[in-house]
Amino acid sequence: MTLSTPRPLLGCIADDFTGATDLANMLVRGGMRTVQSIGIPSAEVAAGLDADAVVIALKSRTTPVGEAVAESLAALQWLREQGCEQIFFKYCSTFDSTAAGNIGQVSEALLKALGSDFTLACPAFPENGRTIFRGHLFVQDQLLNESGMQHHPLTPMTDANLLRVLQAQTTLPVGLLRYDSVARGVDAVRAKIAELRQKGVAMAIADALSDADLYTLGAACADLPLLTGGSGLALGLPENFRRAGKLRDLDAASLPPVAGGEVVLAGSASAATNAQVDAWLEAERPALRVDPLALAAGEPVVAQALAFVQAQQDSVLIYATSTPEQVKAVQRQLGVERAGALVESALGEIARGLRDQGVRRFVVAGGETSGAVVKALGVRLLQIGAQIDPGVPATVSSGGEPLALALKSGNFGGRDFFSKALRQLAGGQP
Ligand SMILES: Nc1ncnc2c1ncn2[C@@H]1O[C@H](COP(=O)(O)OP(=O)(O)OP(=O)(O)O)[C@@H](O)[C@H]1O
Ligand SMILES: O=C(O)[C@@H](O)C(=O)CO
Repeated sequence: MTLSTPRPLLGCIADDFTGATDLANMLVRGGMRTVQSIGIPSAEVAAGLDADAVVIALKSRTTPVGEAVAESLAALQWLREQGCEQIFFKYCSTFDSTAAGNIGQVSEALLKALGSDFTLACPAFPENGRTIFRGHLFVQDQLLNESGMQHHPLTPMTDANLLRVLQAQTTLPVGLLRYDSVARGVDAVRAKIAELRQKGVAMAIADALSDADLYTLGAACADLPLLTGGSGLALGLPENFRRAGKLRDLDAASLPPVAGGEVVLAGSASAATNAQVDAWLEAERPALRVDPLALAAGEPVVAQALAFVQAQQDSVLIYATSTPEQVKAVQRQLGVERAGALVESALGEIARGLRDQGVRRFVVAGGETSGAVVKALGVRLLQIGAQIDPGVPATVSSGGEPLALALKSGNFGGRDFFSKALRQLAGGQP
């Protein structure tokens, strides 16, 4: 069936940049043509939209609650004006939030604005090891609060009981959609939701151990105006629209080819990114380390990086990635914020300089880093393509000269991710 209207069906609000890309990847996998907008799209961008799903990437994970709520409500209004039938609020699969919020408050504000009395909260992402049982979040084999996330610099997660964490962030009653119901299928989930609603529960943490559970939840929630969670909860949503005859028959993942030079920029210091940098160095491919102390001393690090890339035959990795101990040592000297800002701004400037030198394909590691690079490149809208690794798709920018970008959350991607992503952005198979 071919439908002519490109009106978006699903409107999504993501609380960070690479989280938005992760969700968009899931929707494209399900056959929905998806674009990601950096902030609320301009009227010009809105006029040219051709998408089944729109993901608006905000930076509301760690901003003050009031700001996060206001930005999310503005995004909601824009999505409703485009005619979206269902809204998805995407947050991290490790439920990243500060002691103050913002997952609960934003969910509550969205529910009220939509005139709805119930939503699910489900950060499960089994493909990346995040599962929920009896309301407790596991990362691989560890409870959330023993997984390393208890040491996160901005959003330390010290409690794996999501009912407690969420209830501390909202005045609305929080309940549990237990695994017993999820395992019994769509009808059992619907019946349980009706029961929870009757008891006055407004947000239910949903247990989920596998993709099959997430498909069940997705199918059972086709009629809810708002869903909240990680990208996993979106697995089953495209099928709801397909079943209703609303999805167009097209290759949702097709992207235009992008010719030009290529580079990898890594500003994440996560364990996964450290392993990916090690793999690149072990393969003896050209790489240059950006030293935050050299940046602080005013050394011409950006110019050196641009000259280094120009002198190489092979593709280059520019990285600030260091071990947690090295990062802490730098942060002690410069302060956490200044160290991060120096590195982000340098990688952004390097990206812009490389674009002027003919680089058109960028692999970027780290959420904050991706935000800084995309901003420096002036990118406002991304068309989402095929998955490279779970949670990370290839993308191409819309408006202006097209750039191919792979934007990786710090913790995502296999050890060979950088080479794999470069191959896929160049039009090859991953
Ligand atoms: N060597 C370093 N010393 C100090 N700070 C660094 C260093 N390398 C990177 N940083 C900073 O650490 C932060 C890493 O955040 P970023 O969001 O990019 O990665 P991440 O936290 O691993 O990814 P995600 O948010 O997707 O999980 C950035 O602000 C970056 O500039
Ligand atoms: O859900 C996840 O884990 C990611 O999309 C993310 O949001 C990381 O910051």
